[in-house]
Amino acid sequence: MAATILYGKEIAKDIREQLAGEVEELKSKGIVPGLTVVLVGDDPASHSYVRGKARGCEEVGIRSEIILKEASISEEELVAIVEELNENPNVHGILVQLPLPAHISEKAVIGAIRSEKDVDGFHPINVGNMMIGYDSLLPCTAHGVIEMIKRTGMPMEGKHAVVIGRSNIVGKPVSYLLQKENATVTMCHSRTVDLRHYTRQADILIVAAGKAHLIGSEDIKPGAVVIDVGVNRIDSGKLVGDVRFDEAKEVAGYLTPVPGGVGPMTITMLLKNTIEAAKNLSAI
Ligand SMILES: Nc1nc(=O)c2c([nH]1)NC[C@@H]1CN(c3ccc(C(=O)N[C@@H](CCC(=O)O)C(=O)O)cc3)C=[N+]21
Repeated sequence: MAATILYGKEIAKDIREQLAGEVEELKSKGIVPGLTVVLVGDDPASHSYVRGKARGCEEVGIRSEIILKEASISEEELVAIVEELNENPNVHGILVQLPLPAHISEKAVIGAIRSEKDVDGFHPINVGNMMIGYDSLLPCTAHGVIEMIKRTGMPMEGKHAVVIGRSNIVGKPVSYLLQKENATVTMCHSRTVDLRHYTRQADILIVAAGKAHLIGSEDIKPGAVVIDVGVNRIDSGKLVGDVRFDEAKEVAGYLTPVPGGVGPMTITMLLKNTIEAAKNLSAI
């Protein structure tokens, strides 16, 4: 049986239509949700992602602004930009695109963002609130992954979810959100011995290792929900995931493609967070 393909792009379109309605409503109350993205350096992939974010904003009616800075900017200057945005009442969301140049501390910059405007959900206050299970701005990719699993209609409760990758932006947050949905969660990573031993037990497999073609049909439990978070640009210039799609689709029950899977959901959750931040900051 071939897998049902979860087209994030289509799910995202659905959600974005709903978000556009919410923006309309806010505008009628005189609130125009605004996102500012700060992009340091000239990495082409980062520029491409940031363009995607700006397009998403335009689609739902969010005002967006991109601040471009050279890679030579100092940490102090970057923190000063963030602090200015913290005070700007027209800016509800602040996103500093990662990675930052090596001489700038991510901790210092992310920590400088006012937590109510941290639409990435990367500020320690938001991470802590999420971990406890309190309301918080959720990390966009992890939230997008959960929304995609919900769309399968399969309850997560009691299911064995295996997460490959322990990053702060995907692996760790997705493990908390899966636990919140009452899944049993196993974490695997680059030092895991006999990865396949774990992945073959997974009812839900989240692959966020950043290694092209890591997972194939032999690694997947028949019928599993397989979410591919990988974004790898291979030599041909093609974008591929961490899962060998053509193989996996013969075994999995549900499978996300790359591109057109998790990526568009990530941006959609960013738009959702920006609207939420605008509401919270305006006390609506
Ligand atoms: N502070 C911060 N927040 C982020 O959320 C963040 C970041 N830094 N740094 C880089 C990663 C990566 N990321 C992606 C978002 C969307 C797509 C996406 O929409 N991809 C399209 C294809 C895009 C293409 O073709 O290049 C897709 O999968 O269909 C990809 C990657 C957000 N990130």
